[in-house]
Amino acid sequence: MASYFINRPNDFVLESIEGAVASAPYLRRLDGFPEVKVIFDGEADKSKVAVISGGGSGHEPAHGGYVGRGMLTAAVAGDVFASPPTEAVLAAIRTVTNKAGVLVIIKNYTGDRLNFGLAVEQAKSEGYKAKMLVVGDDCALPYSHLVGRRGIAGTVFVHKVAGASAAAGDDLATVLRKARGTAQSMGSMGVATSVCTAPGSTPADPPRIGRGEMELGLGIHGEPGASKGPLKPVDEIVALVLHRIMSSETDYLSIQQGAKVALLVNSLGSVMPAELHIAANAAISMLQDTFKVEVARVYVGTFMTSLDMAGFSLTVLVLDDERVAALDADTQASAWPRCLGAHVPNKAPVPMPSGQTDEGHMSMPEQLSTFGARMKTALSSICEAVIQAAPELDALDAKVGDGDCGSTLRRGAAAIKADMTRCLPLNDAAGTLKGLARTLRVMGGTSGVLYVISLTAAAGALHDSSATSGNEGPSEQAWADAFAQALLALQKYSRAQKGDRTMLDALIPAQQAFSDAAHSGEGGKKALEQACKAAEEGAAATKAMDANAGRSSYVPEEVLRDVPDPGAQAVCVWLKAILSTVQ
Ligand SMILES: Nc1ncnc2c1ncn2[C@@H]1O[C@H](COP(=O)(O)OP(=O)(O)OP(=O)(O)O)[C@@H](O)[C@H]1O
Repeated sequence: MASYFINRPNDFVLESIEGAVASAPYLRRLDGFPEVKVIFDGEADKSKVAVISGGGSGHEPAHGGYVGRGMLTAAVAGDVFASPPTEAVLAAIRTVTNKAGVLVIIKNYTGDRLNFGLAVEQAKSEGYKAKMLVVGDDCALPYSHLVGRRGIAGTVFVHKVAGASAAAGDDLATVLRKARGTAQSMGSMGVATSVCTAPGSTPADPPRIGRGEMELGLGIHGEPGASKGPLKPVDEIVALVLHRIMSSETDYLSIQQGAKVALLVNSLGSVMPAELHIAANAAISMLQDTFKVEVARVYVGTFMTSLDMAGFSLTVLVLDDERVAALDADTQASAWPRCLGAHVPNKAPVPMPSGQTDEGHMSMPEQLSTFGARMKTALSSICEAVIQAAPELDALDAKVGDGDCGSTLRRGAAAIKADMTRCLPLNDAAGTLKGLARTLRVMGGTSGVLYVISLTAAAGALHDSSATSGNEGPSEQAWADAFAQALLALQKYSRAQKGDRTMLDALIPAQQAFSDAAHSGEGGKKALEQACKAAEEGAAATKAMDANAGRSSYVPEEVLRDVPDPGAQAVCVWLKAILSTVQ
């Protein structure tokens, strides 16, 4: 069965309507469950034309989310993907229709055409002034004169324009004219990587859309799409969809270069906001650069879904001044975005540091000293080792944290590789550490900032010691002192101690071993060997530790058991990489 947060499949629609109505003070529902499922605006202005929409459930926030001043006066819900019965539609019409009349907007599906159509005819015979508008905006399928185009997400634009017109006091004929003009000036198409599953049903096995596949041109009821193929990058998908919508051959959308359009990027259920924004970005560029139209309004979000379908649809609406005003008009409806959707130049320069800072200019030396060459070799070795170890570190972090420790470090390594040939003053030890701290600011994450803090402190310590930029570089003792200062800063800011299951459990014993060997005159290589050994023992010991810091502290003890801390493991990686370069 589909894994949904529900009680019983049969109560899916009713309980969700109850919750929706409870979330806005002006919303009411007709007391007719289970046959009559109608949400209406209990505070609607009775002098205005009423606007009603509806259809099967499973498309939330459509249609109840659009009820409110400035959009729909009522929404009639059927069961999941099933048209509501005529009686329910009629009940809605009788509830909200006054002298000014009612416009009933539906999407083009047989069941809706019949049930809503019959209700409108019945209402007329009861003396109501009623009109019906059928919306068909889907550009995926060739036009059929018998059934017409399917209605999908663009219908929300029609709700908005009709609702704004009614709220402005237009008569029924005018509301219908504006709504019909909108319906005839838009095209939509969807794409998905999964099919939706009705509550209480079992997903098909194998699924209709397999891993790495996509379907183009789906409806909003899980019906198969117009074509299926391998999943492509979103730029290519958007290009396919827009070419279909804007095609001059099919003439779905009558549009000229230079026209103003609104773009709607709609989640079909379970697509992340970030994915929708990537699609929006691609669609805006393509509409402007390829189709030479002005994207004047952009709406990105969840407007009309198909239960949990992992897909999105694009709608392009040709704008005129009347439509822009209607889209911009105020509405109470909870599912219409609060921001205007206006698309304007939107980049601002990153502010530069003001006044006195220590952000001095750094540059590569023209010629490397002995020390500079060793520094370059060591840094290259660290970068390669970290990049190679990143997947393994991510895998460890996935068990005990959020799975990005290796990726975070790899980002740092890539930045160092770039700066090594650009601006690191490699002959100067303190300058290089300071430069590395600056470079690693791009890393982000907890470990990123901790390395920046440590390197800054170490650079300060080396700067204070002599011979930071001599041909041979600092002595082992000076490095040992810098290492100690780095750890003090790290502990001060991270608040972690030895035994808390962090990178410190590798760093503290490593620093101790390095310092002991360096101060007893055993030489740099020996000191590094001792440091590596101590770090590895320290990292291994974290397998048995409870976590008191970082994300692991929220993970149950039994999950942590036998998994080393990824940050501590990473310390071993870069320490060994340095050792491998020391003669
Ligand atoms: N308070 C802390 N003190 C010292 N080290 C820490 C602390 N918190 C986390 N760490 C180290 O950081 C490592 C994880 O690094 P990572 O950059 O992935 O951090 P994160 O907590 O997942 O943060 P983000 O999600 O922001 O990246 C841990 O394995 C641990 O060694």
